[in-house]
Amino acid sequence: MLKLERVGLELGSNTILTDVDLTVPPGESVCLVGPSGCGKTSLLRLASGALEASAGHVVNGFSSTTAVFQEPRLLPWQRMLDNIALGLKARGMKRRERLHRASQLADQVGLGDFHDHFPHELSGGMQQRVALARALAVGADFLLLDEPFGALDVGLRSEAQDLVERLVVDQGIATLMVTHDLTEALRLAHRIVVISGSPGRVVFEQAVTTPFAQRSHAWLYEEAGRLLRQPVVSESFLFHPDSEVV
Ligand SMILES: Nc1ncnc2c1ncn2[C@@H]1O[C@H](COP(=O)(O)OP(=O)(O)OP(=O)(O)O)[C@@H](O)[C@H]1O
Repeated sequence: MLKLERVGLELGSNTILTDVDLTVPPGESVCLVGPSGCGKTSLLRLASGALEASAGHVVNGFSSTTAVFQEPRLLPWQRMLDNIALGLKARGMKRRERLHRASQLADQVGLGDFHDHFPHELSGGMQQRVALARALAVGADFLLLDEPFGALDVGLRSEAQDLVERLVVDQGIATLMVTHDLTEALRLAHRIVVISGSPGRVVFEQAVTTPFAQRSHAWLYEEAGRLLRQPVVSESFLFHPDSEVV
């Protein structure tokens, strides 16, 4: 479980976050939404341990936390399978064993036919799936996702969302994901948390109880509209030029 209690963050002379309470239990998918600059990425960095809280407590009790970013950050000179196996190499696993594990994961993310491709020979969506497989290779039970599909076009984005849904639903991997897209959050979250203000704080939180299989496009847009009728949510999105919903 990840637990943030009354967390504040100061960077230089800026107060970025204040009084943030947030919990991600095992197996739960939490989506963070909110306007640009409100501190969502900083919150992920607190969760990963890359930043230290200036106030309050951050306790990450997951056994293995890994992060996937908007750009897949693959090594361009390594083939697909070696990119997936990167973390296993760092852990000292023998080449044959790690390539075997990487090929299982490549199958799992639908890239079984692309073992020897270099990143530039893969589409953006495929590269993002390699990044997810690389995160899974190290046995992560907690994934931090920072707008992982922001750079993908609609079709690839939907494919990548399917994959995350499978990781959450079938494998019970807990996720904390930043997205600007309320419909994406509604599709993938057990709980949506809206961060807003300067310094950023949690202004709204809602469980999403509809089963994943029943979250149709019509449902997503209806729910997004319903959420946006809450003033605190619409205010958070009004200032965001990239929002696909407003
Ligand atoms: N190292 C730093 N020193 C000082 N201020 C910083 C530092 N890193 C980030 N900030 C500031 O912290 C604030 C929050 O940044 P952060 O990237 O966490 O926001 P965000 O909500 O993820 O934004 P976006 O949605 O645009 O990615 C911003 O105003 C940013 O300028």
